[in-house]
Amino acid sequence: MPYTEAFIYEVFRHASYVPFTIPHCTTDNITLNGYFIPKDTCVFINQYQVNHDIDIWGDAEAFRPERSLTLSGHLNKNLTEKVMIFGIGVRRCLGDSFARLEMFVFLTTLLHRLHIENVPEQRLDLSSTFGLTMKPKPFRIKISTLSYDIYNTVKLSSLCHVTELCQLSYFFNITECNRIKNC
Ligand code: HEM
Repeated sequence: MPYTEAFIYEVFRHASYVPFTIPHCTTDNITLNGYFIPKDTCVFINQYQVNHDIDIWGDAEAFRPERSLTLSGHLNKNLTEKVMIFGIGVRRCLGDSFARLEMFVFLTTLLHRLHIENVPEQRLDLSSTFGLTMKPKPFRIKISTLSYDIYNTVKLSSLCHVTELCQLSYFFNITECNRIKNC
């Protein structure tokens, strides 16, 4: 579970798929960190830069979820709170918690049921196509369903979690969840 959370944080950070916040406008003259910003100036945050600041992340270009785990395997919240993808301040994203929950449920539901792998001889490229949102370059993957035996093992080892997923999966209309509705 901490690794899954660390993985999602690393996706937020590395992909920075919302590279800039929505443009806002200053309502007064203000001085910020020694910089004077006049009233009526358009301002927004370069989230991509925050998430790739080598002073914070070191090897910022590497996709390494482990960076957000402590030696004992817990989430290093002092570090993950520095990942910026939902903006900051009073105009921060209203759907922050909902989006995080949705991503967690979506990802774990897929991983519970599917085996996902690279296709032979394809070199994966983590660089993005720039735009209002950052998009992945085209790629192919091979997806197969987990065998029923493996699936049962997963189910037994995480009953509580599966139950939560089951309830939430109805919300997201994942009909495959019918098979686990008695959990
Ligand atoms: C991973 C998914 C999402 C990301 C990365 C994201 C990111 C952002 C960002 C960067 C902003 C601009 C913040 C700023 O200007 O400082 C924003 C604003 C906003 N987001 Fe999201 N968002 C996501 C999902 C959602 C969802 C699911 C909802 C609604 C259920 C939502 C509702 C809003 C609203 C209403 C605003 C405007 C807030 C305001 O101007 O006061 N977002 N979002």
